[in-house]
This record gives sequence, structure tokens and C-alpha cells, in this order.
Amino acid sequence: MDEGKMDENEWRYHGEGNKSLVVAHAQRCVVLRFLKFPPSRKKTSEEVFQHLQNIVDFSKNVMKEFLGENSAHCGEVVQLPLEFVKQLCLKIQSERPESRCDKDLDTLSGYALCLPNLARLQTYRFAEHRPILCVEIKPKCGFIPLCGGVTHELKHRVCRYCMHQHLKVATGKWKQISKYCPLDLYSGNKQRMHFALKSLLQEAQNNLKIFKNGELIYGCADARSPAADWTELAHHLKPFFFPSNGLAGGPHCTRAVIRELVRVITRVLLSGSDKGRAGALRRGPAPRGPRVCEASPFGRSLRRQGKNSPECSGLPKGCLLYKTLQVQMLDLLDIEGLYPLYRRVERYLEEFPEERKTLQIDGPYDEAFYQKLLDLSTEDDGTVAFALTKVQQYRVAMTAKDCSIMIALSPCLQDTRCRVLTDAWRPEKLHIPHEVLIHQPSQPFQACGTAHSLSSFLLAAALPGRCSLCPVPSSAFF
Ligand SMILES: O=P(O)(O)O[C@@H]1[C@@H](OP(=O)(O)O)[C@H](OP(=O)(O)O)[C@H](O)[C@H](OP(=O)(O)O)[C@H]1OP(=O)(O)O
Ligand SMILES: Nc1ncnc2c1ncn2[C@@H]1O[C@H](COP(=O)(O)OP(=O)(O)OP(=O)(O)O)[C@@H](O)[C@H]1O
Repeated sequence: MDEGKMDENEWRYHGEGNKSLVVAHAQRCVVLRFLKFPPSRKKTSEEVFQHLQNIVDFSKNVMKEFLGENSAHCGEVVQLPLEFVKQLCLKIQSERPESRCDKDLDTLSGYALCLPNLARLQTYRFAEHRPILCVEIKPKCGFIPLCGGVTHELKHRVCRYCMHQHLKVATGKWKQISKYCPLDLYSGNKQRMHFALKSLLQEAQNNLKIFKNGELIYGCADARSPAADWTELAHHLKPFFFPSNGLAGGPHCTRAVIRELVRVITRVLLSGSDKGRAGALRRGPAPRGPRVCEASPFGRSLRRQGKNSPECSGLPKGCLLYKTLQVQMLDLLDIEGLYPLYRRVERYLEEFPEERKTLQIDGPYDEAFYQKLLDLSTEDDGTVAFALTKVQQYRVAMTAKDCSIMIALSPCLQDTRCRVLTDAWRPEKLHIPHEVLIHQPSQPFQACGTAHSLSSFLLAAALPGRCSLCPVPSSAFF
């Protein structure tokens, strides 16, 4: 990217979250990710640069280590002309959802992160003409804590996502309670996963987005968004899944297309053997909590059938869901167990503020930082070192609890063989037909009231095995 010659007209609004706003280049497969701040809280250029550099280091030295070399896109910090950023900000303002406009894009520092556009395939530097579907899922926390520090009994039975649903509907953030439960998605049981994905498709909230050729075609900006329209979605998807068969339209076709989409996503989520160290994280004695959340309609129907424990399929060790869950489980103590340790660190820093740097409180997120995360002991020896390790593990776990998985799918170019879509990944596997990418938004540490932003990571995993898209003839698309 030539930062000297930037033209705002070559970029379009792509999406935003609570902390950043993303624009995509119209031709090239890159995005720019800008930080956002409340109008009253501007940061200096140096602070913004450091924040973004921390995100890059964290992706590279922590998340990539846990989730696998092939699973990370760290991006790079770029400095852009201020005039370009100002014009871009004006250009995209009308496309921003109202609910996100309480924060402004940072137009003062000129810094942004440049990343690959994960809604497109990464093999090609330029947007090409083959159709690309990208499914973005933010699965949220996939386990129920079982640690002794948890005081509310309900937290041992109902997962955080399902509890939050009630709060979100009560406060008007979303219109209705979703049937989605992360524990169903993380179960590894295909039937439960299908239920979870269908529930996401019914009530996407901010947990599911679908892009076609880089454009958002399905997803929910806020509670004012129109209700999900499966007929329209099926219309978009039919050429991907049933390009040449006789399924004309109507409810039967819609159901068939949605079923196929759910089946393909499940298959992708369960595949993958990219090595990361998350699988090697050795747990202490603490056992895992219940595998089914009491609030999940799937769990309830199991109980009605008298099945108290579901058939437990478990996740294959190499798959991204498994690795993500392992990292989430670095939260060994829950916020209730962690808070006293956080206070211990805080008190220490009040007394010895100069230690902040030595203790790597705000980074750098380097190899030494990563190594300390591997200590999973829960025996508190009363030291600041122990408390700090648990706090940092908690922050990393929070990152994994808030990340998104991005699955890019494309039909094959030949009738019978799939092409590799990622040249960098295992070129001998000429049948790897799709890409999976994880995107992690900026991760704050708000649990205890402060707002340190920690991390962001982008991951890609190569998937072995044939995909159900393989037999799809390409001719229908070109
Ligand atoms: O706390 P949660 O589980 O509600 O997660 C927050 C997300 O809410 P969600 O429940 O997914 O709608 C929230 O998402 P939305 O703004 O609601 O789309 C953010 O992702 C937030 O992260 P950050 O503080 O902006 O870096 C997330 O905060 P963290 O918990 O990751 O700090
Ligand atoms: N590299 C990328 N490629 C494609 N799309 C991206 C990329 N990075 C972000 N996006 C899109 O932009 C949206 C907003 O970005 P992001 O989630 O990083 O915002 P955030 O403010 O950090 O998130 P949060 O609300 O969790 O704090 C994402 O949901 C995703 O759809």
C-alpha cells in the first residue's frame, strides 16, 4: 500500500464494533482498521500508535502461539495522510449504524492497522471474480465455570451468553432472546451444532454475519434492523450450494439451502489440524463444569426426554473451536476469583508505580509475556507474581471469548477437483477448499473498571479433507 497516494473513494465502509471501525479497499484484499473513541476521550498519536503496535505484538506472540502459525494475521501499523482519514471519515459517516455513533473514528493520529480482508480469500492480492462467501461467527464463551470462587449458584448451571440474553432484551439492545447457546456450538456433537447454527441464523444479533463477495448480506446492525429473511438469504446462497439442480424456489428450497449452509459450517468448524499450543495447555486439577447449559432449548429438550447428559462427542483436538475453547479456559478462577488478585496487583502498583514497566503490565507482549501465561497453577502463594499471572491469563481468555471465526468459502474452479485457496498453506493438499479465519476485536480489560485495551488477532487455519462444496461445478458462476 502506498500510504502517500491514498484516495478515500477507493475505500468503503465495511463494519465496526465497540472499539474499532473497518473500511475495505474496493479492489485489493485489504482492510484498514481504525480505533474509535468517545468524543471526550481523544488520545495522543503516540498512544494510538502504541495501542495498535500492542495489538500486532499480541497477535504475533500470544494468539499465534496458542492457535497456530497458519492461523494468524497480525497486520501492520500504517501511517496515513490526515487529509485522507478526514475525508474517509466524512464519506462513511452516513453508513454507520446509529447505535455505534457514540464513538468517533480517530482522525487525529493518522495511524491504523492494515490487515488482509478476511471476508475475501487470501490467495489473491486483488479481489477476483470468483464468488466468495464469508461466514463470521462470534461464538462467545463456550464453558460454564466450575471454580470454587463462584458465589452465584446459577452461574454453575447457565452460561454467561444465555444469562446476558435476558439483560440485552431487557435493555432493548436486541428484540428477542436467541435460542443460540455457545455450549451447543462447542459441543462437537453435530446435532447440537446444527441447532446452534440454525439459532444463530434465526437471531443473528452480533454473533453472525454473512458476506458475499465482501459485501454484508446477512447480519444485524442493531435492534432496529429488519427481521431475518431466510428466503432472501437462500436466494443469495443457492448458486453456491445448488448451482445446477432443479430446486426452483419456495420454502422447500430455502430449507434445503439453509440446511446445506449449516452442514458446511459445522464441517468446517470441526476440521483443521493446524498446530497451536492451545491443545498442549495442561489443566490443573479443576474439572470442567457442566457440558450443557440449562437455558439452552436443546438442553431442555434433552432433559424432557430424560437424557440428563447428552451424547458427548467432544471437539477434535486440532479444530479451531477446540483451540479457542482451551484459550478461553485460561480463565481459571472466574471474575469473582480473579478480582481479589487484581486488587493485589493494583495495590502493589499504587505503591511501586515504577514497577509497571518491569512487570509488563501494558506490554510489550513478547515471548517472555507468553511464557508466563503457560503456568496454570491455581495454588496462591500470596505473591504479586502469582496474582499478575492470573490477571494476564484472564485477559487472554477474554480475548478468546470475544473473538470471531471467519470462514471463507468458494466453489471449486474445476468440476471434480478443488484448488488450494491458500498457497502458503501445505501446497501438497490440493483439495483444501476453504479458509477459516479468526478475527479478534480489540480486547479491553474492563472487568475491574479500567479500560486497558489489549489485543487483536486474526487467524487463518488451513483445513484438510474434502469439503461438501467440492463437486460443485464452477461454470454456473462465471
Ligand atoms: O462482555 P461481553 O460478553 O458482553 O462482550 C462485549 C461484547 O458484547 P456482546 O456480549 O458480544 O454483545 C461487545 O460487543 P458489542 O459492542 O455489543 O457488539 C464488545 O465486543 C466488547 O468488547 P470491547 O470492550 O469492545 O473490546 C465485549 O466486552 P468484553 O467482555 O470482551 O470486554
Ligand atoms: N481483517 C478483517 N477482514 C474483514 N473484516 C473485518 C476485519 N477486521 C474486522 N472486520 C469486520 O469489522 C467488524 C468490526 O471489527 P471489530 O470486531 O474489530 O471491531 P471492535 O470494535 O474491535 O469489536 P468489539 O465490538 O468486539 O470491541 C467485524 O465484526 C468484522 O465484520
